[in-house]
Amino acid sequence: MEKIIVRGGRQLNGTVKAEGAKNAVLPVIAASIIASEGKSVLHDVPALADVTTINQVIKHMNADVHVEGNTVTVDASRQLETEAPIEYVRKMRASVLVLGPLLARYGHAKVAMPGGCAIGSRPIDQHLKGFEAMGAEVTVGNGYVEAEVKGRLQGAKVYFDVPSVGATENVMMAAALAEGKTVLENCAKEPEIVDLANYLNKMGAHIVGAGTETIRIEGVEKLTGAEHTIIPDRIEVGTFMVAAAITGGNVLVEGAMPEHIRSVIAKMEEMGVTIREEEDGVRVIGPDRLKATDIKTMPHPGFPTDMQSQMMALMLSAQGNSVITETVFENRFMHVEEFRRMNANLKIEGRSVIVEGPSSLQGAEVAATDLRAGAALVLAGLVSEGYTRVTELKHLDRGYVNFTEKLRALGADIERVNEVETYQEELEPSESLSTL
Ligand SMILES: CC(=O)N[C@H]1[C@@H](OP(=O)(O)OP(=O)(O)OC[C@H]2O[C@@H](n3ccc(=O)[nH]c3=O)[C@H](O)[C@@H]2O)O[C@H](CO)[C@@H](O)[C@@H]1O
Ligand SMILES: C=C(OP(=O)(O)O)C(=O)O
Repeated sequence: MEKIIVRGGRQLNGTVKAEGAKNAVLPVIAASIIASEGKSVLHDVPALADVTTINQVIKHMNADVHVEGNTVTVDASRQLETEAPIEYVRKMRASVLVLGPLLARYGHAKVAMPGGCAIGSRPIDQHLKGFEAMGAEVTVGNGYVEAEVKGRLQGAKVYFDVPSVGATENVMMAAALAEGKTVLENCAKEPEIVDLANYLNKMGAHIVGAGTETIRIEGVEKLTGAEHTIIPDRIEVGTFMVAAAITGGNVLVEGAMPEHIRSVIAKMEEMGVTIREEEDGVRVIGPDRLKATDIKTMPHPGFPTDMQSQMMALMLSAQGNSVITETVFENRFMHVEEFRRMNANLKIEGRSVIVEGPSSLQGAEVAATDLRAGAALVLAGLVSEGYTRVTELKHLDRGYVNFTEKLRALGADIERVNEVETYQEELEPSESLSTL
């Protein structure tokens, strides 16, 4: 079984470079199939498992995809299939983002219905509500969602009940090729939505207002491939910021865009971390003693849920009690049980966790319950006594490129190994591993 083994006690120093953002590149690659002419050339594409999955999805549909280093070229000008089967959607929920582009271009799309996952039930009703408002007929059955429209989608006014990132992206892509004007209200405002709108506009779309709660789209008849560079990954950036802060180190996260992570910067500063915005990134200098603070996850520009578990690791090293309230996903505290195995003092109270700091963390065998939890357990391992072994790395690989190597280059005592199970482990599987 593959594991990351980390031994605590090293301070991290040096420079680490941010990759392109997972949550920007997935919708951009999904959007690339909307182009009926020309190629898209995408730069700074991170070599993630999720990128391989979305590439497989569009290849399965007959798009031509070439990967060379961090550049991906997509030619979707051939006739495409309009179905994405369960094997891809099961691996990665973001596969549903092909619905909007296919429906707009072909008037038909069929995608396996994504189920819930480790962090919550994650419905797609707001995506479907948007397509229906534009004239599509949507049916859900036999594990699939199918959307169809006779002729073109029609521009419409859509009010999202919740500011969903995926729904805003899916409906915005569909509206780009609809007939007439679409106004989307109560949109999500994440930087990745702005990146997607910029790419679509380069393809010939007319979208204004992305990054605010109202997006206006004037539909066009055709979109063509375009060249685009993916924005840096603000969650990977935040993860390395915590790595520097938790070890009392001094790390420059190169390529970080501070305007994308204001809430993370503000909270870390409250905890006593020094953060300097430099020309080529963000420098993080950890204090001798971290102070406790409280966070509440919210849609952007609020504190990102994707940084919640990493902040929990940081708070475990702070002086005093901190409170984390999760408002975005109803079940994103699976990592609490794993942290407890490392001697962390954590109490769940409804949608909040009380983090009692400082906990004297001890190395243990723990399992990544989702991709951010995997990173957070490694972060806790950086300051734990002895060895921490993190398993279930398939989650981590969805969202982090060379995580172990990058931490080691900063001075961490860490390696990734394929460890043969011992007889003892086979006889007595740990509680967390046996329940996965
Ligand atoms: C690939 C990608 O970009 N993933 C990100 C995206 O996921 P994703 O786009 O799936 O997340 P959403 O913004 O849609 O979800 C936010 C909330 O809205 C709810 N909801 C969503 C859609 C819907 O139709 N109905 C509904 O009720 C969800 O259950 C959740 O409670 O945003 C999340 C919230 O910032 C991040 O954690 C994910 O990393
Ligand atoms: C929850 C996440 O991603 P996804 O929506 O792709 O599962 C994440 O990136 O933390």
